[in-house]
Amino acid sequence: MKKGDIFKGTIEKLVFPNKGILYIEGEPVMVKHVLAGQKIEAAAGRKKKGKMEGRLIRVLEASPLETVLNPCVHFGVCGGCSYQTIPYDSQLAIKEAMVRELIQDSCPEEVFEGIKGSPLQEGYRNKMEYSFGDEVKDGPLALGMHKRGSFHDIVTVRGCRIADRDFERILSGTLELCSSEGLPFYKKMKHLGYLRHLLVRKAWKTGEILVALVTSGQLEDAFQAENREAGKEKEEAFFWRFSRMLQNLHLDGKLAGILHMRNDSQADMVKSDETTVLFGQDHFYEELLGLRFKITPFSFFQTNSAGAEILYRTAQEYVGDTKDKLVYDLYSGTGTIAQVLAPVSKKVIGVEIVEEAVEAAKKNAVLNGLDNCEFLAGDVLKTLDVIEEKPDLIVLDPPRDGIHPKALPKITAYGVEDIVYISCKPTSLARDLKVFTASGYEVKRACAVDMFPGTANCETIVLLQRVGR
Ligand SMILES: C[S@@+](CC[C@H](N)C(=O)[O-])C[C@H]1O[C@@H](n2cnc3c(N)ncnc32)[C@H](O)[C@@H]1O
Repeated sequence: MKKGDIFKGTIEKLVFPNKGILYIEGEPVMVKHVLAGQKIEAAAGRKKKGKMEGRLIRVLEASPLETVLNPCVHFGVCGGCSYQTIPYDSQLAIKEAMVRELIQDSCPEEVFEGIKGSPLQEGYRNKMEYSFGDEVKDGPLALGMHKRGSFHDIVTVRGCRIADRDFERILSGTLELCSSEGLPFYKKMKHLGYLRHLLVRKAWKTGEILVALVTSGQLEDAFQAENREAGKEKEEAFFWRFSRMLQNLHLDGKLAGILHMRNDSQADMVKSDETTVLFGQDHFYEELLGLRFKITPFSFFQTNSAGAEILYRTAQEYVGDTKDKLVYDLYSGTGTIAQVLAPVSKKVIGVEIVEEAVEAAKKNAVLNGLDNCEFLAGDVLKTLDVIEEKPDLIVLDPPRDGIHPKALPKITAYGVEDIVYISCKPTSLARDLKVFTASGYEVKRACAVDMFPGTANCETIVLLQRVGR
């Protein structure tokens, strides 16, 4: 088969996170955005790592697993979810099998404890980053998610199943206001335009909501003003209307803060060069496992709060008795795991690269009456060299790429008896586990926790113990 050839076949197996394999003349072909059992038509692409890649043209026949007939209206168009046509039990079975297979070289079959489901299967997301754009070139303003496989096109995700219901009200109100004011969206390739992102976060327990509208600083064009001063005046008036609009929405939750963030960097990510608080404050509070957490706009917090309680309870169980132990919480975010463990530990030291999150973690510890937590800002790779107190136990919760290869030997060199590794990407986990097992550790317990129903992702927790301890 050569590039461009059209072929048909049945997807035999899924590969994490969203590829399927089918066999054409005995040769495996990988195709994105498919499900096991689907009959598809695809076009042959080029070979990657010795495997032929195919581009999905269309699904000819649904998979026998696809028995949900009323998925989200944006399913298949929006790049967010890929499992919505599959009942939840089967979604869990698929994820469990994928994780089990990915880590099987390091995790014996009998040690893997299966998957725990999310308490909420819809409306579970407590954070959304919506992008401004258009659905088709020069179409009306859109606000939502990137279309599947598209760098430019945006689909306005009214009716999104996985976001909290208040998010839709905020999204619709913002889109209507920005459209009626004729504000242009920011075109990343040309670095032109104004509206960039809408960030919405909401606490599951307290109901507090934080909204941030992110724009460029290109005021004159956006507000058709003669000069920057005039543009600034019009911008202020616009943000007054924006803030009023949000305060007049009938939300189930309660607005904790409305922010305007200015971002003039060319990188297509939600960030702020300058933040103005338009209403309330620049943070909100969430409660998990009886503890209270201050969350700032960019600090990491698990996106499924109800699922996070299950994740952290499982971590607690794997960690075991920590009464006389000094615990390292590496990649600590706002210090959630550290604070869950602190009441039953001698001391916990958290290390986190985002300073804003470290500051929030310190405040959270005070808020929760914990005086045996210390939080250090810095890269785990470098910070491990400067911490004087050595750990008795280590908890790891790295970002999707896993642990830096040069940080791994520093972690294993402590020789602690137990390490608990929480991972949001099983392929990175599988890679890192091989290093741990080659360095004298063995997997004693492991399970997956589904924090992302409707999508192909899930968390995995592993308890590693030093061999012959
Ligand atoms: C998956 S989150 C875990 C956060 C926290 N444990 C929790 O459950 O909320 C990963 C965290 O690692 C941080 N991070 C990423 N790279 C890092 C590095 N090289 N050193 C320290 N922290 C890092 C991120 O900012 C993020 O807060």
